Amino acid sequence: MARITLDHLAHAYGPAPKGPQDYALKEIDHVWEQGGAYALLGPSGCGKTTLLNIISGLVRPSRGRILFDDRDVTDLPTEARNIAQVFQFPVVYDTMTVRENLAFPLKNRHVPADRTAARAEEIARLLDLTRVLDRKARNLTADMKQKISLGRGLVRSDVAAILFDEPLTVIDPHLKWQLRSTLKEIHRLLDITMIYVTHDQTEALTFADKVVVMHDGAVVQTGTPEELFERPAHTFVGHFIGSPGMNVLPCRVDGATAYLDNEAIKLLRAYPALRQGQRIELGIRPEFVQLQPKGFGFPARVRRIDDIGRARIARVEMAGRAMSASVPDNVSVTGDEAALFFDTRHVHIYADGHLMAGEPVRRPAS
Ligand SMILES: Nc1ncnc2c1ncn2[C@@H]1O[C@H](COP(=O)(O)OP(=O)(O)OP(=O)(O)O)[C@@H](O)[C@H]1O
Repeated sequence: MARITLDHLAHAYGPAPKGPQDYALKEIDHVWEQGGAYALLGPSGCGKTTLLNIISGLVRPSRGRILFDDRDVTDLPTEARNIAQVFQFPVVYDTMTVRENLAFPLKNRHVPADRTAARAEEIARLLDLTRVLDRKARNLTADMKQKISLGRGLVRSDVAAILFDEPLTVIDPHLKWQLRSTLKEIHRLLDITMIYVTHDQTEALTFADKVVVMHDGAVVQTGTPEELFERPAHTFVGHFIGSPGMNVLPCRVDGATAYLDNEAIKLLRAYPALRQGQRIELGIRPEFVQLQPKGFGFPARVRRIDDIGRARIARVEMAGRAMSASVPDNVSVTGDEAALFFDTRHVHIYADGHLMAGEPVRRPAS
């Protein structure tokens, strides 16, 4: 078990990188705390696998160091790092029984037979594999085989960390939800650092206590699921997390007022640090923009209303900008003319994609 530190880490696959665009991984400083349940979340090609391979030792970073506790492991091969890995596709021995498969990583390390047997049975119980323990792996479904792979990853209690690379890809959709909660439960019981790579926000948010969001080779935010929802540090996080994602609207900001075209939105903070030439945007999640009948807020035109089960979401246009808003249960809108109410406590201002802190505004008491 270990705390894993990425110290000024960067990686380019090509031999002579000239600028940031040549790096698959731009400089990262990050600490994975011992015992944490982390998700590494981002779209295809953002650098997740590269980072995972650097942690496991399959790729040597072109810059920086990686430490397990205080030990520099940058030049150590995978075998010397004491890491367990679970991949997208099952890695099992078909000719062995499930019990033998689960016991294999321990037997290989000469763990005494009675402890090996007890641990294999414990892991089988956690993953609901007990009834197939004495069946050959070859006769089992892809779901079952992937559960065995998960079990083989989880069986050693002395690993520095377990790395999961999109481990539920082959799992049947209705089983995915169940396995995600099982993994979370197992994390609680085993107290091992787990890093779970995925491009699926639902998987990331249900598994992890902390989510590391990557975009274009860089970590753009590390936070709890609530933090990513409440205060996206980058417009990419706002877009990528949430369904639908955050509205990101080009705007102009003057003091503590944002202007969407001619509509003025009073903000709770002022932004004196914004500079000429920056791309200024207002971010607000659809959950915090309410559709109202015409006359009760900023004028808007309704394009469509979708019922997505837990809520109704309106696609609207306001001041020439397309956006999403939620439709409260008690509101019914006829025709396409309506209004929008912005909950200003949840409005964020971004400059060139990055969240701006702003300064509290002291308004005269009225
Ligand atoms: N062996 C390699 N040689 C050269 N470029 C590579 C290599 N592996 C990855 N890349 C490039 O590095 C970037 C990051 O890729 P990486 O596989 O780490 O992303 P990812 O987020 O894991 O994507 P995916 O979810 O599709 O696996 C991509 O532009 C990719 O083309």
